[in-house]
Amino acid sequence: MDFADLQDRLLFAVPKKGRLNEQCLALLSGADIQFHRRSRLDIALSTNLPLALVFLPAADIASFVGKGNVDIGITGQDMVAEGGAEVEELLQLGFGKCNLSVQVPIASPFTKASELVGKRIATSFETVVGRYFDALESGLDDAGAAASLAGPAPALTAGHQRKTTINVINGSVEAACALGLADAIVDLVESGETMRAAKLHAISTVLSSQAVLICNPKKHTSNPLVETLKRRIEGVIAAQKYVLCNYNVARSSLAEAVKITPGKKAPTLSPLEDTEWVAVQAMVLKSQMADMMDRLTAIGATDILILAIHNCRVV
Ligand SMILES: Nc1ncnc2c1ncn2[C@@H]1O[C@H](COP(=O)(O)OP(=O)(O)OP(=O)(O)O)[C@@H](O)[C@H]1O
Ligand SMILES: O=P(O)(O)OC[C@H]1O[C@H](OP(=O)(O)OP(=O)(O)O)[C@H](O)[C@@H]1O
Ligand SMILES: [Mg+2]
Repeated sequence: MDFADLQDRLLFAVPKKGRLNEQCLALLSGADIQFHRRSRLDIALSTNLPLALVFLPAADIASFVGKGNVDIGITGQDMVAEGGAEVEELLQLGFGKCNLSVQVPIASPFTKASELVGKRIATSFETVVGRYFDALESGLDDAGAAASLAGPAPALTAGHQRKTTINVINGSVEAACALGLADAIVDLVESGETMRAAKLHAISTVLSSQAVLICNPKKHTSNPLVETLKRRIEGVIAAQKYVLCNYNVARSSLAEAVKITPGKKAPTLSPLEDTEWVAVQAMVLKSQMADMMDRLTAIGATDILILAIHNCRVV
């Protein structure tokens, strides 16, 4: 493969390994983005769409998209914040959910991040944590410092010398306090297992993150394939979230049934041979499926069927 093969193709970056890789590949498959990746190659041409997949470390994707080296990509919101690149967030993908948290040894006296000003912090998130502690040093409380990260990086007050020491570590950050390298760490927490195993506890949340589809702002308007991909991926995500519910209910209970399964716009009703009864079909959230079936049963609905949705386009 050479440069000419990539001409006229949209470049789509996906994490080459790690936490987000598997779910990204499942999304690509669900969106019918077909490709053949040759062994050891980090670029794969799609065989059915004018795009090329570029497999990159999750940490590099936001800055590559921001600079325009690739056009769109999937990475974590934490990486977007850390990369500091100007990218457009097209879609939240609902996986890779975690918090970037300030953690201290369970036995330590600290209860708020603001008490750590002037202390030593270990993290892999140099930029975000630097901005967070600058905000704390400017007098904001923990929540205010976290909220300040949502906006653009403020110009530092002239002469501001950060009092807090930020030690940048690229892995096993959770060991830093036990090793005497830091008074606190700022690292990702999902289940909390890593934190608890290291005898740490979280005292503040710097930011919450999930995987996102991001785009170079110029490419969104200039290439219609971006919008197509966004819709396809949106459809795959919605299909994972919803199921299709079918049941029969007496017409006398229909109003109650419709309250239980209102559907996206409205449920579809089909007449039955027995005119006292009607068949109902509606999309429902998978997470509410069991409760909804209990409630339908309680009002006398019968033949309740739940069907998986493989793909969909809904608004
Ligand atoms: N425990 C977790 N639970 C959920 N999402 C996570 C978790 N850890 C990381 N992530 C998300 O996945 C992204 C990539 O993390 P990942 O661990 O794959 O990369 P990395 O730490 O840079 O590399 P590696 O762990 O392979 O050295 C993170 O930026 C974050 O958005
Ligand atoms: O709350 P938990 O469910 O335990 O998840 C949090 C851990 O997950 C990530 O580590 P990862 O496994 O990616 O290893 P890494 O430290 O090498 O990045 C993160 O850096 C935390 O250490
Ligand atoms: Mg990791």
